[in-house]
Amino acid sequence: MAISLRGLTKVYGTGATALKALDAIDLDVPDGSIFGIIGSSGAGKSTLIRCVNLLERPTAGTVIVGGVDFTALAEADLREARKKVGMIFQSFNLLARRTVFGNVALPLELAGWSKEKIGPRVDELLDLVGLADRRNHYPSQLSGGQKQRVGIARALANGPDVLLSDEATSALDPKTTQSILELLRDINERLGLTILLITHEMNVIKAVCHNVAVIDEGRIVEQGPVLDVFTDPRETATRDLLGEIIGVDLPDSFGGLDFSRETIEGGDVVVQLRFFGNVAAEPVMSDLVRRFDVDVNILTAHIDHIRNVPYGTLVVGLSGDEGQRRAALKHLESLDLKVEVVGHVGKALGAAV
Ligand SMILES: Nc1ncnc2c1ncn2[C@@H]1O[C@H](COP(=O)(O)OP(=O)(O)OP(=O)(O)O)[C@@H](O)[C@H]1O
Repeated sequence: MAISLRGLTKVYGTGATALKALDAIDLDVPDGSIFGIIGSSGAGKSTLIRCVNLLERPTAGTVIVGGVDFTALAEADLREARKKVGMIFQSFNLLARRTVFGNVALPLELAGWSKEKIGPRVDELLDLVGLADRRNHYPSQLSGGQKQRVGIARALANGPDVLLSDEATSALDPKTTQSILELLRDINERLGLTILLITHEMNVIKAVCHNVAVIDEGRIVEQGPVLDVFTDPRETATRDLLGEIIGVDLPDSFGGLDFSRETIEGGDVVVQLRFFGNVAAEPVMSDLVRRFDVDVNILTAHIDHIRNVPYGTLVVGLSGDEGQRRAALKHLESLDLKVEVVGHVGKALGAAV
């Protein structure tokens, strides 16, 4: 199910103390996608996701899920419509006095399922999340990752088309986070579920999301496919969130270099290369040396993955005859790489950085 938000606005409080947590948000989450919203603390992420299932009433704007305008529904219809939208939470929100089975069974009991039907359905869900052997345990006997698996099974009980994830992995260690993210990916692929998640961790977005939106002070400042936004961020808020992890910015050690826009006789041209997928940097570099008789000095190299697609950044200094440097650059630009000339330096680079 697709989700469309139009002009979504939320103001907390009134008068002098009023705080606009969301400011006219427009967002389209495609059916069957995993869509991540990332932002720093206080940016409005929780408010946004809670407005999607109307746990929080928006002050203005519409929330359309699977073609139905949730904001226009009467309370009884909204209760019914919400069955199509499951939710998982950072703090799991499990009932301590109920077993794993009892927690997953709860939404089915509330929906009026018979005991005979609840048993097999819960077992099917526990199988799906890999918890069949913990059926009769209580939450206090589970690890964080297992608790979140119970949360996911419970959220899926009514067969929703949309899953909302409110910082679902923020309380987990990195390894457990990865296993929960793999489960979300698996659910997305196997059940065709649309997943909207909020997080402040860009590793979460990188691991599972197709699309990302960056929220800052209640506004969406940038959005698009993760590969595009993370490898070519336009906004300061995005760059701040990404930092050095993705290798977008040049290392601090470059700050001391005196870059010139003009070529310098006998100097180096410093070039930043970004490559995706299977374009491997190494053969490109050796090819360059062989064909153009330039020296290639690798200054920084960084490889990362976005949904298993390798993405690399390489900063190199090319030295040699000016004509050869220019030919080498032209060759690089003809390849399936993003090439950006950082500048020209006159002194030997190896000694400078
Ligand atoms: N119930 C509330 N009443 C008043 N102000 C609120 C309420 N909930 C959130 N806010 C304010 O709205 C703004 C956005 O909060 P929100 O919790 O949505 O941000 P967030 O991005 O999820 O932050 P965090 O990552 O720290 O949880 C903040 O300034 C917050 O103080």
